[in-house]
Amino acid sequence: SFPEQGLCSRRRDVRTVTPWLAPIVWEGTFDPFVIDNIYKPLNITVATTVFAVGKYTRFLKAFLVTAEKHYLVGFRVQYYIFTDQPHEVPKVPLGSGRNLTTIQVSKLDRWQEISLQRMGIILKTIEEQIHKEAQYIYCLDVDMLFHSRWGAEVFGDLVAAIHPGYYKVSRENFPYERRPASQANIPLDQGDFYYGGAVFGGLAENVYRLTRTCYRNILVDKANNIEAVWQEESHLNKYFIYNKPTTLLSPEYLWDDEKPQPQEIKLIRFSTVKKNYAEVRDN
Ligand SMILES: CC(=O)N[C@H]1[C@@H](OP(=O)(O)OP(=O)(O)OC[C@H]2O[C@@H](n3ccc(=O)[nH]c3=O)[C@H](O)[C@@H]2O)O[C@H](CO)[C@H](O)[C@@H]1O
Ligand SMILES: [Mn+2]
Repeated sequence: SFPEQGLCSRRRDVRTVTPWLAPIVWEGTFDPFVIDNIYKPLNITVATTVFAVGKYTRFLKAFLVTAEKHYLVGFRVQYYIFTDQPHEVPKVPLGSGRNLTTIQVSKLDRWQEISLQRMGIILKTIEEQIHKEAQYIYCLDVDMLFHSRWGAEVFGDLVAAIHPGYYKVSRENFPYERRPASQANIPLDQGDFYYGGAVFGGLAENVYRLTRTCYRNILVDKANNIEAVWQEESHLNKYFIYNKPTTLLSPEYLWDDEKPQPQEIKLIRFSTVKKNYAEVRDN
């Protein structure tokens, strides 16, 4: 049965479409049953990359336990856990059609390097295996918990999440990389949104192109001895200026527990756990 169209609550308190007509997904803008009925029959497999290097292995258990409750429930999900300590990957019971692969990566000294190298490793893994087994891929931070539905409404060709700290901020105040010497630089009069590095995804072939471009630019920066102000997040934001995301996730999909919950955030779906940076990072 189709829901009462006229009664569907439309959000007037937030922007729900971009200037290039991509939806911005907020609670109240979609019907979960309608969306599920579109995607469930398609037999989609979703690759999900998660890095847990050094002390960040401690976040894996709660991440996976809550993902099994809320993350693309009812879909085939293939988790890829990248870690320097495979024995620290917890054995969390997974729903049917859901699997986990652990891939060993080396430990880098600086957290900035760990964060940056994700682009190169995701690129290689899409090339070597993900393209054969999954149509969609989502790349997520590990220091996060799912709190409510993170469902098929996130499917899109190229998907970005609006950073919870900047959705009410005007573009000249976005923390984009501004130094012309970096490949990630964005002039003051450009940019649409400030996207978070903790969530991006879409069709595997699109994320392949995204990681290839970002990784190349990261290598150019490295050769020029410059590191973008927010590492791969800066390069991601640059990419999305020229390759507009086709679906934007509202900050419901990338929240931060340090923030009070404002009126327009009807539910928090995925949120950064409070962490002691000095304790979990080596530098
Ligand atoms: C909400 C959001 O958009 N967060 C972004 C932000 O800060 P964050 O403070 O969220 O960065 P972070 O410390 O969570 O690091 C990003 C991710 O890298 C991995 N990791 C990092 C360090 C480490 O020692 N071991 C390890 O495994 C882990 O998966 C972690 O979730 O800026 C980072 C880059 O500067 C990334 O763009 C993050 O995605
Ligand atoms: Mn994080």
